Amino acid sequence: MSDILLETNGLTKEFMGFVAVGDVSLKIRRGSIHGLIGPNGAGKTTCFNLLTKFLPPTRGTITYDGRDITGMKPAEVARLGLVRSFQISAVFPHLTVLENVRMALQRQRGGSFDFWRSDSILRRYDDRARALLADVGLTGYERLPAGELPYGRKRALEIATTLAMEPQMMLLDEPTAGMAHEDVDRIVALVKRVAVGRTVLLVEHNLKVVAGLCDTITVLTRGRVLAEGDYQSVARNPEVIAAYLGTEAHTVTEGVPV
Ligand SMILES: Nc1ncnc2c1ncn2[C@@H]1O[C@H](COP(=O)(O)OP(=O)(O)OP(=O)(O)O)[C@@H](O)[C@H]1O
Repeated sequence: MSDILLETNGLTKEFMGFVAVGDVSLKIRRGSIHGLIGPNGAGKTTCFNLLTKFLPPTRGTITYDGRDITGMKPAEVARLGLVRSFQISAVFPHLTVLENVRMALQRQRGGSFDFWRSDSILRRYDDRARALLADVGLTGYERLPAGELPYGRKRALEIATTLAMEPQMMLLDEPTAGMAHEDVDRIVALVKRVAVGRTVLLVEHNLKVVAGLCDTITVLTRGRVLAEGDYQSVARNPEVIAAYLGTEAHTVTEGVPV
């Protein structure tokens, strides 16, 4: 079994000739937490959408667990265990927190739509749903309509519904975006917890969030890989500092130890 779970070779996405992602070759180790970071417009979201199969690449290949997935659809790669947060299970605001996770479990186990209405069948998933909610720190919120959850807790619920898919690898798109400071710390701790026994790729804007979380960080700028390594090495890389300073000075002063 290869040490590399997800690999891209020469991955490129052009929009009408504009290179949003150019010749990106990534190797993501099994069991690692890998961060994909970069300043505004670096190509992070485009790269994420290529990896999760929401966008077809212009050129290049993506290999997952030894299999070429370049031409596959999002649902196909999800079945292989490569799951994007919110890919399959959006949060339904009018359903309770528990019902949301139950539905995600029901879908994962291949339950037919006809059975969704049957309370007795859905209740079989209760124990597992409660365990997943405990994993993401949502015990006590089970009966609340998901729409009434505070923002940070909603992201935790989305992670619970993603876990219901039993992913081998999770792809998380800016899990802390728009959060208050205390929520950021909670989500960072949560990602660390759910990453045990899994592989995680995380797209992030801020170096500070990936600092204590990621084993390896790839820095993108203008669609290209600028640097790669652990936090200490990328944060001290003069080219990385210059790329961040060029766009957002506050990010670098928060994120880079000087
Ligand atoms: N559908 C599209 N059509 C044309 N250009 C696009 C499209 N999607 C992205 N781009 C361009 O590609 C570049 C990379 O965008 P992308 O959203 O991937 O960057 P990002 O690193 O995620 O930025 P941010 O941190 O601001 O979200 C940007 O210049 C963007 O304008």
